[in-house]
Amino acid sequence: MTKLSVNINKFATLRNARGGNMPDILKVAQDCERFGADGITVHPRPDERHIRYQDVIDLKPLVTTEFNIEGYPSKEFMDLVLSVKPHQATLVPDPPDAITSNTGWDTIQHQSFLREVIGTLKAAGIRVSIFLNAETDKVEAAKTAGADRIELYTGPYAEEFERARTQPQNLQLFNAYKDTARAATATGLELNAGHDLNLDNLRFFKLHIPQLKEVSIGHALVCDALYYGLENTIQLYKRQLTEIE
Ligand SMILES: CC(=O)[C@@H](O)[C@H](O)COP(=O)(O)O
Ligand SMILES: NCC(=O)COP(=O)(O)O
Repeated sequence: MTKLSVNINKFATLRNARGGNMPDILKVAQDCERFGADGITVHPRPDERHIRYQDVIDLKPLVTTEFNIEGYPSKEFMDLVLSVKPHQATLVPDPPDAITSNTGWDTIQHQSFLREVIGTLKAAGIRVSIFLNAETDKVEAAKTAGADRIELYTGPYAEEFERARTQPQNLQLFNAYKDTARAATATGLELNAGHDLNLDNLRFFKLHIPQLKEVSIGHALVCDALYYGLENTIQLYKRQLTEIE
């Protein structure tokens, strides 16, 4: 089974626009779970423009499914994650001013840094996933750095899927995703995926990479919820994953 972890960042963007507590992020997370989400993902950024550090602390006792915290492993991020102890931390190489995540780790260049932060998180009993481009040559170094999983950065896949909409089977780039997924599995790494996944491109991805453990989806899912409602939307996404299992 591939889990659907709902990234609730964009609900916090809406809340922050007015400075009050609408929508209530804690209720949103609980409702996502009630509507079928298998996990809750948050990606606090240094400027706290959406999820705030305090939200992460407040969410911890309420999340009953899998709690996944994503972000760059700065000292502040590490302190937060180590105090909250989520089920999973996903490390992303975002600079502080990034608009959104736009690349995976160079696991070879940052090997010693990754080894240190992953070791610290794993010693605290937290599963560690690291954000990776579809590059087979980065997989072995992800494993030697100590990661349990990789999260395939699906932004380029989503772009190519959009371009090749009429003939998705011709997706050239997709071979790199399949190869990277295969290499990860052969190395003993489990597989997550995320970024710009949506109701159009999710099914094809899952169909060809069936060993996916989890997808984390936020931006498109929140946009779809404006039209279809949150409960329907979560069910629509889950159907993309389960109908082909
Ligand atoms: C790692 C990843 O792809 C997501 O966490 C994504 O970056 C969401 O972050 P934003 O909501 O800030 O775009
Ligand atoms: N890890 C990816 C994630 O949490 C959500 O990314 P997006 O769906 O907001 O692009």
